[in-house]
Amino acid sequence: MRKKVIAGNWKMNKTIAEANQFVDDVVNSIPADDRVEAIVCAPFPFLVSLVEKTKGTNLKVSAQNMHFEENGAFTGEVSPVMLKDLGVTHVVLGHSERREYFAETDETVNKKTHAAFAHGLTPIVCVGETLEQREANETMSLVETQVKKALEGLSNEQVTKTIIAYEPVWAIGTGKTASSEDANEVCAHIRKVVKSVTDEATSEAVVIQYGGSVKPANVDELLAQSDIDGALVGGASLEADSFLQLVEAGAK
Ligand SMILES: O=C[C@H](O)COP(=O)(O)O
Repeated sequence: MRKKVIAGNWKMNKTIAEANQFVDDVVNSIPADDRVEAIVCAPFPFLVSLVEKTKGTNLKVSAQNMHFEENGAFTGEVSPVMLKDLGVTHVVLGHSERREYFAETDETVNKKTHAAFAHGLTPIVCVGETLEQREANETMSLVETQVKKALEGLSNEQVTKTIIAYEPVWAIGTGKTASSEDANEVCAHIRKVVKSVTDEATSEAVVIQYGGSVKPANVDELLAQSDIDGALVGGASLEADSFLQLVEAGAK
């Protein structure tokens, strides 16, 4: 049985005091349970502090982006070497907000995915369609292209360790959630795509999250689906209580 991975993506929110307080509030309540993994995806300025605070606990710390190069003249960017050096374990790649506002492409997502593995970071690779693409019946072909390109050139072992987050863009921060059946259908399709580029064992092992207006009220139904192995959560991950409820749902 695949573990459930609950990742709270704070996006560009909180101050350092609020970030520290959040971790203080949740860290001792994250269960040591093989069925669930809990991650906070925090802005860069908080990472040092959060890694320090979560040492020896069951809460992991993720970045929300990185460059694919190890170092160089890339003003304003953060490298995988820097993240690894800090003790960060995960990195979100290809979030739709980065694709839309910061020119992230399938090609850069692929380069970043390789860079993550080269430096011992676990990538959380985001894919998903816009409303226009869904209405044009392009969801399946779009996520297929995004997944295939993101995973291009990875070994099966690396694909097994990759976390894929299916996030329909129209459901992000809008309060609109894909129905659990629709979300599951796309996640099952993603698993088939993974199988087509790897093998059965890899596709059965890979963790596929759903993201888009996940909250305590709908998480149980989503996680009960056959191919949804966790959630990438924005708004509902900002409050400690709500985040803990989501993690608890993952351990059911
Ligand atoms: O990374 C998280 C997703 O973009 C979902 O955000 P949301 O839960 O606020 O809809």
